[in-house]
Amino acid sequence: MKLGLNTQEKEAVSEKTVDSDIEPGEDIIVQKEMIEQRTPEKEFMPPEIVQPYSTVKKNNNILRKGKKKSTEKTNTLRTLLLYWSLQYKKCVNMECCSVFLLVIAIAILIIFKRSFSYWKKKGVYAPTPSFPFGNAKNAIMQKCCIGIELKDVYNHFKERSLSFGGYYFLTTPIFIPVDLNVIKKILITDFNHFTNRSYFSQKYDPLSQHLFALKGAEWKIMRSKLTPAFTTSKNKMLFETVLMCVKDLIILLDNASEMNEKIEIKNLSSRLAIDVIALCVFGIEADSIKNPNSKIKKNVTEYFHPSPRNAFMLLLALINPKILSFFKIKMTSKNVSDFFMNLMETTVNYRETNNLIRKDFIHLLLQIKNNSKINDDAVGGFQGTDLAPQLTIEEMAAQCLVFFIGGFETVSCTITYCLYELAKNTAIQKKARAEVRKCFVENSENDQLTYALLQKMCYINKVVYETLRLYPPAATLLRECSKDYIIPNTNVRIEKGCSVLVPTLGIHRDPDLYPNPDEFDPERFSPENIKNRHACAWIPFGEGPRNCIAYQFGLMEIKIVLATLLNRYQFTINSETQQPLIPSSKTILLLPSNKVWLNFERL
Ligand code: HEM
Repeated sequence: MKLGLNTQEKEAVSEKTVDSDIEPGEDIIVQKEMIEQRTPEKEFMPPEIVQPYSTVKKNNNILRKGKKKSTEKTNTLRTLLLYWSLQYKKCVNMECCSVFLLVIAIAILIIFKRSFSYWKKKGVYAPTPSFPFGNAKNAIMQKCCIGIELKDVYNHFKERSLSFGGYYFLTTPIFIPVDLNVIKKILITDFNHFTNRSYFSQKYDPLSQHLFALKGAEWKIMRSKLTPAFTTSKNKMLFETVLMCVKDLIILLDNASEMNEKIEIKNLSSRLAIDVIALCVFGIEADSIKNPNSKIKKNVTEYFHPSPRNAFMLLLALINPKILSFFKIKMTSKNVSDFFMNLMETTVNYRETNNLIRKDFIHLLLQIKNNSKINDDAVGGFQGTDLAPQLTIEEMAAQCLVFFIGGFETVSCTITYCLYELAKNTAIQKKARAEVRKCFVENSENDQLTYALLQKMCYINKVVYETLRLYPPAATLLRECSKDYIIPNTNVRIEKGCSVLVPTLGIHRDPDLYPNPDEFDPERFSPENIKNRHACAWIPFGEGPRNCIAYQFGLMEIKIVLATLLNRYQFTINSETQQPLIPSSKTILLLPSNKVWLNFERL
């Protein structure tokens, strides 16, 4: 059916159309100019807006498809009336909308203004926040890693001779202690006020229910169940397992040295860390040193190298997890979650069916699950009593995931920075090698590294401690106030629920604690120097009852790699490494953003 064509057609058609019904599927053509000429409100939206049914624009005409049998009189006047009424309604709606948006904007401004006065009302100094990021613009916009950001805040407070100060992450107020005595109170002495971390943990996301995130009594129970898995004797048990992974590393480096090839150590050490954790936790050979694209590496990397959106989620999970819980957002993607759950189910079923005993964490978790006694010297069985299981499969999977979270990038980034600093400071490298070789000569019959031998390498210890001072992978510690707390000798009350961030990197680079703080000097960790420093002046593994549960295991792993490499190779910085190393602004941990190329020469 056509409307408004040429005059003759129009007359012919109008007679026919005025009283006729529109058949389903019949095309209606309305000439655009015709409506525009007759429309007084030309300045309004173009007439195509009149769309009672689906409308298709073709050349200069509007095609409308009749969808149902209509008795509507489709004359031009009605079309114009309809057009006018729609525009009017739209106008009114727009006005309403504008008022509504204005009210919302004013409400948001009031909320932000009130939130940003939180610290002032408490008499606590805070740097001036800006809308909408608070003080965390650089961290949220991923211009700077949160650890570096807080180091600047630490310096800012110290310049003002403050013991602590306030900070805003968006509208969330955060308490930042600077004085080491206040930090000691929070982490150790008054720990019962700061038992939790303000980290995301929700029942609807079972893999988020891990030791790092659990709160209150749930954390306490889980920590006491897992502690027996991290004793010195368990470390001894895992020593050989770590050594097995290092053997693959040696094969690769021997080849590179022979071929005069440079090695990107950041990538290589993360592959090593994955192999170690996979073997020590799940008892599976990830083989990512041999195969950089192994399945387990893919899943772990997916968890740790998220998109900018996911990196922001991780920041929220750390600092403002309530937002994630409110929108019921899961921290673990479905792929990663399915992968870990399947891995756990298959491993547990296989071991229980075949009564398989292995020297790894899953074995210890199976013992805990089945109420079997954890023997301190040997691995022991896991067929326990008839009591109810102490751990569900989901809980076991969550704990294994946190061993990956805790033990992957922390270890690999410490190895990277340590080898980089040794390559840069050749005298220190020489001294470290001399100690390793001396220990081998004096104590080992077959050039084999043993647990006892490792304990004798004191200088290596100092080198690792200094690396962790200069580059603490977790550059910030997290706590949440679990019951109101008054800072001693002040009137300042930290309220229940308030987040606390301890600026580890700021402390570690404080010239009052470490003169020439940017210099790599292992002698800072001589027994005398340690004795003269505050207990909280070195906290790369945290401090107090909620410190890193696996710090001895982490240290052992790093020292095994270091002693092995020092004994076998001399390493230098390849000219392709861009110096100085810049920490990545896209991650929560203090990871180098540059590639770190080293040359390894076989000795
Ligand atoms: C260089 C190596 C490592 C560093 C620097 C490191 C650092 C840390 C830090 C700073 C914390 C928080 C402590 C606090 O808030 O006071 C932590 C907690 C934790 N780490 Fe480590 N870590 C390392 C290796 C490992 C390894 C190898 C594992 C597991 C196999 C692990 C598992 C954990 C767990 C489960 C927690 C949570 C403890 C709890 O909340 O009770 N870490 N780690």
